[in-house]
Amino acid sequence: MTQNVTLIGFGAIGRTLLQRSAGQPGLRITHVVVPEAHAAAAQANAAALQADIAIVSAVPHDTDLVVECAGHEALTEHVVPALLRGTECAVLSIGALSEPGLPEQLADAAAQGGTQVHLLSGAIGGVDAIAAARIAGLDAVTYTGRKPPSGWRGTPAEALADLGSLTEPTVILEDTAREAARLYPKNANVAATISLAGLGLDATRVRLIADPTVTENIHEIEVRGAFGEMRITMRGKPLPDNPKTSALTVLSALRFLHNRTATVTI
Ligand SMILES: NC(=O)C1=CN([C@@H]2O[C@H](COP(=O)(O)OP(=O)(O)OC[C@H]3O[C@@H](n4cnc5c(N)ncnc54)[C@H](OP(=O)(O)O)[C@@H]3O)[C@@H](O)[C@H]2O)C=CC1
Ligand SMILES: O=C([O-])CC(=O)C(=O)O
Repeated sequence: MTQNVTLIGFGAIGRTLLQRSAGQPGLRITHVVVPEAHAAAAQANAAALQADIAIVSAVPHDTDLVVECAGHEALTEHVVPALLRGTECAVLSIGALSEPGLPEQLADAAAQGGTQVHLLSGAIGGVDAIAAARIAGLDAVTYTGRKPPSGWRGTPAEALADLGSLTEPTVILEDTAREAARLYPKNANVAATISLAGLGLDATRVRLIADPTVTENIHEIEVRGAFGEMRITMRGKPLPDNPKTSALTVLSALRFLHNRTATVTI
């Protein structure tokens, strides 16, 4: 039976996900949740993509699965109520879990609804290895996020550096994953993901760098523990519509959707 999927958010990720999931067997994106003020623009975008979807302001009660790709606020506004009703949800705005109490609220809502909330791996790889390694104990997890100056526009980095005239890599934050996710909600979701898989938001060290010498979003992860050591560098190409967001983020959601109906999952 075909599963009906609702997207929350119709920005760079939502639009690309809608396009790339077309024709996927067993699944159909039927609804997209946008703020009321965006409804007309979203209708126009859907028409331009020739997509047969309904633009709505809340998750419909009869949807089978929700994929959030909107922003931190969407978790309290839409994901928690959907979970409470028993609708399974997958989330990309994982930095939202840096808000004290929200992880517990999500877990309680999923338990009450008898369902699950999935934290997607998004722009990075290695989340599976970190979460597995944690079982035997971790000693240190560090994350460095490096993006071109355009990826830091509209963030507190603008008050720290003249992004338009940077000539060398400039550290804009050196702190915990919790602080990174709070200050950079559109740039530090992977910092939150790594920390939630590993040592937690307060014990994971994060460095964020505006780097005029790079064109990709570069994520470096280092993990040490009883299992051994792990080092990963991701050089993610940004989505054309949003330099903050790596294209792999969309692919991680597609993988999740594919695994929902595949007979062999990987
Ligand atoms: N886990 C990961 O690796 C990554 C996670 N992300 C997360 O995904 C989010 C979306 O990324 P992207 O598509 O590139 O961003 P965009 O800014 O291109 O699109 C997000 C869209 O969602 C809208 N929106 C904001 N709040 C809500 C809400 N409560 N309900 C419905 N729609 C809402 C935004 O509206 P408006 O413009 O008015 O705010 C915007 O149109 C990011 O904000 C980030 O939280 C992104 C990259 C990587
Ligand atoms: O897409 C990326 O490269 C990472 C990102 O924005 C985030 O962590 O929020």
